[in-house]
Amino acid sequence: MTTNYMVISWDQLHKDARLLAERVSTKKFKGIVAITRGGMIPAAIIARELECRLIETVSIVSYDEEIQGELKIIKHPTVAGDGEGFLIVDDLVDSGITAQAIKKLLPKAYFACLYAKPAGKPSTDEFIMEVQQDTWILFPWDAAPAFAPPLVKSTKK
Ligand SMILES: O=P(O)(O)OC[C@H]1O[C@H](OP(=O)(O)OP(=O)(O)O)[C@H](O)[C@@H]1O
Repeated sequence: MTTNYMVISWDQLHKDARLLAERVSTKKFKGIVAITRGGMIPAAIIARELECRLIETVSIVSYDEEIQGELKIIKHPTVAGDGEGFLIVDDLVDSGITAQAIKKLLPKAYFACLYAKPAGKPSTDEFIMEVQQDTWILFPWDAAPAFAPPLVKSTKK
């Protein structure tokens, strides 16, 4: 069960995506495959840093979110062929199921993401930060600032 939140700000996300770009910059990529939707913003930042203009996407959905592993590819990354010379980018690997499914499609690609949980870590080639399995990562696009009442007013006696 998820118990902790890790809040990621836009600044932090930008910094981490730039760091990931730096890490992979020793390799030459002809293109990037962004995993929708979470991989799209990191992919845009990395593409800018690497001056890469060929961007492909792969769209994968879970039809029943209760059943892990029930995945369906609804848009294939056809431009990337078998993945040779391509960098796959996602925001997060959690169970690693998404990463494994994409790597089956693009076996020769290099897989990079910002954050990795222990179960998904072996499915990556590069990531920036490890996050505990029971931590929920709150990305800036999923959050909005809200008023928080003073502690003494919010605590019921
Ligand atoms: O390692 P896994 O357990 O497979 O989970 C990781 C995937 O889950 C998230 O996508 P999500 O399904 O939330 O879709 P979204 O990016 O379109 O919101 C994330 O962006 C990864 O693609």
